[in-house]
Amino acid sequence: MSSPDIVLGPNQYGKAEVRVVRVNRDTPVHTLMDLNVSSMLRGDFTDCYTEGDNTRVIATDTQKNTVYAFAKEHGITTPEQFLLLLGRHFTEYAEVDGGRWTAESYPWERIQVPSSDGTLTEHEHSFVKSKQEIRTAALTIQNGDEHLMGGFSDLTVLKTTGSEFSGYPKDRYTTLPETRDRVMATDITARWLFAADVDAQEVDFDALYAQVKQIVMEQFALVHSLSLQQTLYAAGEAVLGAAEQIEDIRFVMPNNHHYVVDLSPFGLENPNEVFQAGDRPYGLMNASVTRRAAPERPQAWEWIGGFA
Ligand SMILES: O=c1[nH]c(=O)c2[nH]c(=O)[nH]c2[nH]1
Repeated sequence: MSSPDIVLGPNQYGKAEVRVVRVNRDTPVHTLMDLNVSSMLRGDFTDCYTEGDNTRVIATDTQKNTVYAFAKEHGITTPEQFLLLLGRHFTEYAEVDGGRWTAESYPWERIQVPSSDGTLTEHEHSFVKSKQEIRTAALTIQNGDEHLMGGFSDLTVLKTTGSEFSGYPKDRYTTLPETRDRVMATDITARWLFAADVDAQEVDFDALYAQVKQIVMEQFALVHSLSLQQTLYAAGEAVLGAAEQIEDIRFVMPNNHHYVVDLSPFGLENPNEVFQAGDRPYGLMNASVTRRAAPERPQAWEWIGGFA
């Protein structure tokens, strides 16, 4: 029996984590795109939930098949472009008002092999997975508006000096000693939102991706850090300063603590040379760095896990 006091809240449904590998073999030098794509549809699917009526439900299996068919028909140039193809396709259905399409892109590099003169060259069709970070993209379509994001997750960085933490309030539970020199390490996850008026045909998403990643790493290295929060902000500010297409960049940065091991029981000094790499707990910074004039676009960020 359904109760008149209970209603269906916000909902979306689709196929999660469609693993698609697209090989381009048009020339002997093959290229490879390796994606994990999720497609989530939004619209009035109330009757499906409350009545078991599937007449409006685009099967998740169909969504999965569409990913594979589009990979063949259109190829995969960039994760962002591929999501735009999918999102625009699914929102053509009368039943679909909008949705969220996301992709992780796993980087592969060419294996280096000796050429006839002994120097190393890139092999035409053999690859090694490069594990530095995972590139991400997300597209949300709602009320006819497109919200497109680039990003990456788990870019692990560490600096052995040039980081301090002091000046914080002390209460009776504070035991952390102030430090002028510490190891700082984090796994950077970032997502950046393209301005609504950006023409996706005009953006070189690969070049922009490389630029953002480089800027974030550079800031981590070059800023003398008074806190991980300050480093985060500096990275965001530098990205917005360099890439006018981006209006908001958000970060998730755990503070991967490195504890100086007390070697005094062994009669040894330890001037920041031997550390215990902490696991849990860890500090965690979530922040958005945005242009003051940027419009509020909460739809872009809703249900994107971990981002403030
Ligand atoms: O960079 C830091 N920010 C903090 O907020 C914090 N808190 C803490 O205990 N260590 C650190 N480090």
